Amino acid sequence: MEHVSEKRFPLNAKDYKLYEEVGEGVSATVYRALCIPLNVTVAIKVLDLEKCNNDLDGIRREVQTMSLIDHPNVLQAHCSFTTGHNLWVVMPYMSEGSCLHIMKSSYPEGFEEPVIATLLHEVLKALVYLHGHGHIHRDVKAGNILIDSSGAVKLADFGVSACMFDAGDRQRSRNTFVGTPCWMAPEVMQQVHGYDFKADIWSFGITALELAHGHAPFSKYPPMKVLLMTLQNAPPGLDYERDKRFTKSFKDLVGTCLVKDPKKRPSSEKLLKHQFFKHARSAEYLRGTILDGLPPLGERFRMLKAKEADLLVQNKALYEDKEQISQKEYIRGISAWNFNLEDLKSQAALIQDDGMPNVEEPDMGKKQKERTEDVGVAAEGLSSLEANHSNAAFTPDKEDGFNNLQDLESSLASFPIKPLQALKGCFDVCEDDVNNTSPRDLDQDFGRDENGSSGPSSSLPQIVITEHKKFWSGSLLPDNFPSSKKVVTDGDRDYLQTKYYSERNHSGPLLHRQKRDTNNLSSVDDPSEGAVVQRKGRFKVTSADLSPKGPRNCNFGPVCGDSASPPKQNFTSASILPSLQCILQQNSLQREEIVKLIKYVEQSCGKNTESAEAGTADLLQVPPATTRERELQSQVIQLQQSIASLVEELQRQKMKNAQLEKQLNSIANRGEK
Ligand SMILES: Nc1ncnc2c1ncn2[C@@H]1O[C@H](COP(=O)(O)OP(=O)(O)OP(=O)(O)O)[C@@H](O)[C@H]1O
Repeated sequence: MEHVSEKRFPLNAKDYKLYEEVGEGVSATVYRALCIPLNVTVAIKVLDLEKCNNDLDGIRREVQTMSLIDHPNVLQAHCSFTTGHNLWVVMPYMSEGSCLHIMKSSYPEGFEEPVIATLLHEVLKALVYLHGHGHIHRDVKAGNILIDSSGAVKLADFGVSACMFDAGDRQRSRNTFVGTPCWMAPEVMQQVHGYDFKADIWSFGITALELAHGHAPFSKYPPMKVLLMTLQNAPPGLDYERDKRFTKSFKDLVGTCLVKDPKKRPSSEKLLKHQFFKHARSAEYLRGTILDGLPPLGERFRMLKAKEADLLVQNKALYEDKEQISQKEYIRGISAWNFNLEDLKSQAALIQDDGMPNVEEPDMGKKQKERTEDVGVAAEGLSSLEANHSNAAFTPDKEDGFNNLQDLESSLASFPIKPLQALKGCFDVCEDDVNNTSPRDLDQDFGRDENGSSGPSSSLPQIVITEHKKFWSGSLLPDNFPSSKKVVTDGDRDYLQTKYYSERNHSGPLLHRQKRDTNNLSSVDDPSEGAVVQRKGRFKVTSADLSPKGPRNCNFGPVCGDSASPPKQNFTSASILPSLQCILQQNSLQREEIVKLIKYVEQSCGKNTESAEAGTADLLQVPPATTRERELQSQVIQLQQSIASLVEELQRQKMKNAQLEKQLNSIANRGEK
């Protein structure tokens, strides 16, 4: 597999000298390097093939495709080759690094508008070129906008990464589900009708927000929440009040791109004519503004890594109880066009959603309006979602615009699993998103392209659907591991509950939420647990507890509820009886245990037999409830009787002994005389 550019870059690792690390993605590490024979500084992206699909033919094809790409705004690889189990992609060295790195080190609040216009203009030219040649980039984000020392801007990461991780391994390459699909278009998330190059336009809009604020919208949230926010909420945008520093044309541009219906998004070509790009300036301008005084890339990268490590430690301490969700992933952003639904569900099942402040979307009225008005692909998915809520008095969370975890499953129900696996992903590091923007003004004219697609139909991707694999990135506990924590949801809150899992099903807590119906409490809970037959405060008794096999599933698990307001169900004798039986069964077992304990204490402490007997007798006065208890009770009685006869025998022997001693004494006395 190789692509040799005009400069004939060598295809042997020994011809390159690797210097410092200048970047790190999910799938690769990027080094500054020297091409020794040509004496040219390059960047080498090292990808571990063992963590990839190993579809070398696919990679070869993709690299060949890359070799045909020739545009000043698209970063073209010099060559690529394998060495050991690594793929090396040799690229021009973009000495100023990515826009994301520049923002992280020097512009945490984002860039000024002329800078943004200049950057986006260059990126858009790259997209026009790619779309015109039938390619979808699929990974547009600030982390992939690279700048060199002259201020030239290039869109990177087209090709190799995408093809290498198409089947879904990318996100797991570090043994965890990672990141947040912040840049992902709703239709990509849903995969109902596929997607096309308009998905890049959505990512472009998100990138515009990223450059404006220093981070992508929702980047602090876990993937599941981002998915739901993207699907259910109005698209994020620049707020006309809060983002006063930006012009109307910038807000228009963002609004134009971030329309849920891909057909209503403009093509890249059309977007290029947007008046916002009249503000775009030259490479020189970038050099004199954002690049001026920046420390060398390697140094910046080291500092960022150290900062990230610090954040990770802090977050770990803060969220220790969130099991194995890597908090690193909370502060990462990912365009991740590649999802494993099971991963998402297992992650989501561990999310405690309280206290997550809203970002981007404070106005629910607008959100609902947008949701119903924007009837694109995303809305189609949502219709089923909302249908699920039609009986459930759907009341969106004031903060997030969705009803937290109980909505997750219904939302995911509209996600076909396999196509989601066919997409690719990538990472960025983002910081806290609190104090963010609010939705764009929906009354604005965003210059939507009502004519829909004008791009090449050949750009539609061949979605590779691979066999659905199960990966468990959540809990690493083995099957049937006792005391694993489970989230039980009731209302808007989740509680971690200790439960003996008979089956390792991380998505379990979510599955039953789909069937939620607040008018019928018996349908609220996991069918595997049985219907809830009783609630008392935060506790519930389910009919599964009443299994003839005994109280294995007997579960007085905490549920959330307003203890002040009684449950709205009519108890029937049929529903109360099983729960009483369950309590009785539990009671019997407890009695058995107590009897055993008394005996144990009796033996080990040499406790007064009488008092023990009295205690046991007291216990035995209680009528036995089960056959087993009766058996045990009769055993205890038998034991007591044998103890009593032994005691009697002992006393008899003692008396005999005393008499014999007496006789011996008298004989001895007589002998003395
Ligand atoms: N040619 C290059 N010159 C200089 N720095 C680069 C070059 N290519 C990549 N980098 C730096 O390395 C980082 C990681 O790049 P890479 O493409 O592996 O990851 P990514 O796109 O950010 O993430 P992912 O692997 O998830 O796609 C980039 O964000 C960038 O800062």
